[in-house]
Amino acid sequence: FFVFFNELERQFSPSQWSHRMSGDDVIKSHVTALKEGTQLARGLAQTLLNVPYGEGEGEKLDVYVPTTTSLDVPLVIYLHGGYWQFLSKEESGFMAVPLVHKGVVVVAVGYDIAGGWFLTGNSLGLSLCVSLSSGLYLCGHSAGAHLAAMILSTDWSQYSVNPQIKGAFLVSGIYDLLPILSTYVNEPLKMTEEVALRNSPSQLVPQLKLSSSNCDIVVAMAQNDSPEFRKQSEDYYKALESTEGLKVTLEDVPNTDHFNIIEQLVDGDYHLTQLLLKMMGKS
Ligand SMILES: N[C@@H](CC(=O)c1ccccc1NC=O)C(=O)O
Repeated sequence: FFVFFNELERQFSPSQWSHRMSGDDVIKSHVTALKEGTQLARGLAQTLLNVPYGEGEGEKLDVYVPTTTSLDVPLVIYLHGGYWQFLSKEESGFMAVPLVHKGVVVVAVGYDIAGGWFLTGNSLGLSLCVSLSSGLYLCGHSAGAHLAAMILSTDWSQYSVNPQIKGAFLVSGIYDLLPILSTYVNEPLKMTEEVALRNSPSQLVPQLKLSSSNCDIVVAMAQNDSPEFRKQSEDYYKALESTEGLKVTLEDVPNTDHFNIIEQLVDGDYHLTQLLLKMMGKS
């Protein structure tokens, strides 16, 4: 089938910007790579699959536990991408492959399309279940980076918890939802302008400063992300950077597109894997 996109819609169609393959092929290959990586991780780690954390059918976690024993066990929560509509935790365990070897626990979060909006509230249970780890880290890709940024921007006092997130990897994320309102992305979401504003991390930087003042934040974007996606990362980075007390870095990852920038976390030698391990003191 054939769909006409205007320029703004093209900017928000990551598959149209890959230099490696056609749009359809890059998405197929993305799903395959993530699924294979997740299967590999399930063979390597001890797993706790389908742990419920909320009321919704899709609100379940997969936990990848290292087989090594150590007192220093950081925990990474991974939030998958796919415009809050596609992908699931069944494709989200791949990054555990190199991390479990280094004694890191990985939690892949499943979420419902509508549930995504309430994830910050529900991650209350999540933060309680990880309170025994030596440090909590977030990693999100695309729409998942948006969710991770929202978690960093949450006023936790309302939930009587203090998750103390030590670091966050925000990979090819969306931080300002206003421009997607008029695009195909919003067709299933049906966000109003009010909802888009309330859920835009770009509007919540003062709250992030209050809630996540000691957090190490890496804003990563792909060399071949669309100009609009790259601008979203650059603008969010600049907004965070001008905030005193935060440790924020912008990573422009060479030779990557919107998809392989995250797929390659299955590889221990990949630049972003190394950075994440370093952030956790595990390199
Ligand atoms: N229409 C979007 C679709 C998309 O972003 C996507 C589709 C399936 C699985 C993942 C996706 N995006 C990011 O993870 C695109 O053009 O790439």
